[in-house]
Amino acid sequence: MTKVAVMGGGSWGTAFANVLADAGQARTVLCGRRAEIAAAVNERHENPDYLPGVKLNPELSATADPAEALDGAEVVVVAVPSQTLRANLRTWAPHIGPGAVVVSLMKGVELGTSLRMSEVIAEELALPESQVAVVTGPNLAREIAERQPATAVVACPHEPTAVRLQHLCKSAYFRPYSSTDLVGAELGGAVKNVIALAVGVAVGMGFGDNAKASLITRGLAETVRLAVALGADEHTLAGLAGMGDLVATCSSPLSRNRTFGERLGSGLTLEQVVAETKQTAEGVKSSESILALARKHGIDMPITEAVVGMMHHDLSPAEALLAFMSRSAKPERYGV
Ligand SMILES: NC(=O)C1=CN([C@@H]2O[C@H](COP(=O)(O)OP(=O)(O)OC[C@H]3O[C@@H](n4cnc5c(N)ncnc54)[C@H](OP(=O)(O)O)[C@@H]3O)[C@@H](O)[C@H]2O)C=CC1
Ligand SMILES: O=C(CO)COP(=O)(O)O
Repeated sequence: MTKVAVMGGGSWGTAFANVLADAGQARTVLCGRRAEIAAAVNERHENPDYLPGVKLNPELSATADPAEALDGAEVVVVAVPSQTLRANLRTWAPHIGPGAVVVSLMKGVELGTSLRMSEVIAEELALPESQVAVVTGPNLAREIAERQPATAVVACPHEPTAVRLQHLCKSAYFRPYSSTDLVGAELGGAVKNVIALAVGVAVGMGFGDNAKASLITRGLAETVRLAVALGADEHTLAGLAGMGDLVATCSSPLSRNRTFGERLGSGLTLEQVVAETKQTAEGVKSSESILALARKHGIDMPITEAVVGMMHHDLSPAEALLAFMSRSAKPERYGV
């Protein structure tokens, strides 16, 4: 049986490891940083810190030792905060087998380099494109851990790899579609976190569904502009990795990014919101690397720009709203 190591024992690493265990096509080992989480998964089939009350598949085992998790793993799934990926890969690299396929569950862009997670993986581990893939889509971890139905996209430029991974994670409640558009799949996932921050701010300011729908739709338009400029197929962004994830994240009180924005919009200071946020809200940091990428390619991303202003340059939600609403009148365009 294929061995899969899932590196990162937070909400999504745990929930996705449980999907793999429920799918029953692989022997799955979850690797968290803390021994007490691994012990709780092994002994009580629970991750009390991230998914309290959820019963995990008893076949799912866990360890806090990366060497043990990675030993013999043919597939390595990674779910750590994006900005920590490179440092983690450097410590894990000696234990990752040369033929292993490495799969990113992460939805961020690296600060400083503006590289997507699959690019960081390929660079650090010197892997060919057939061995690097992503799983993305409307996948709020808590719902999937509760075995509520969901769909996803498994993307790899080498289609047989995408299809192989698709079969490993397909279960009664999790339906993955395959794709060869890695760029579109990854950028859809990363940019939607930035748009969810903006939607959260609007909700926190007391605005209703018109404002939300406007941000989601114009957010998708700027995502498409960036993704297409970087080589994505614009249809990918109309699918689960783009519109699907954007709608789920921007609508859900479970989203950490939306919640972060909502707290800021309701009048808390950035410092207060950061102090209250225990889990990873990727859009806060990735907004900067996404804007850098957009500027490098001459792409206009006004919502992302407003989010960067609020997250990093003391722009108030009221000022961000004014800047957005007073932009010059334009014809509506979706994409390029
Ligand atoms: N949660 C969700 O619904 C979804 C999340 N994602 C993406 O998955 C990725 C992981 O997010 P998620 O699981 O939600 O995050 P969480 O905040 O729930 O968990 C983060 C995990 O990473 C660990 N961690 C934190 N810092 C480091 C570090 N420096 N080195 C190694 N491990 C570290 C934490 O360990 P410890 O507990 O010891 O701090 C914890 O296990 C993100 O990119 C996110 O965008 C994608 C789809 C859905
Ligand atoms: O990516 C997600 C859903 O697909 C989770 O969103 P948050 O990281 O905002 O919680």
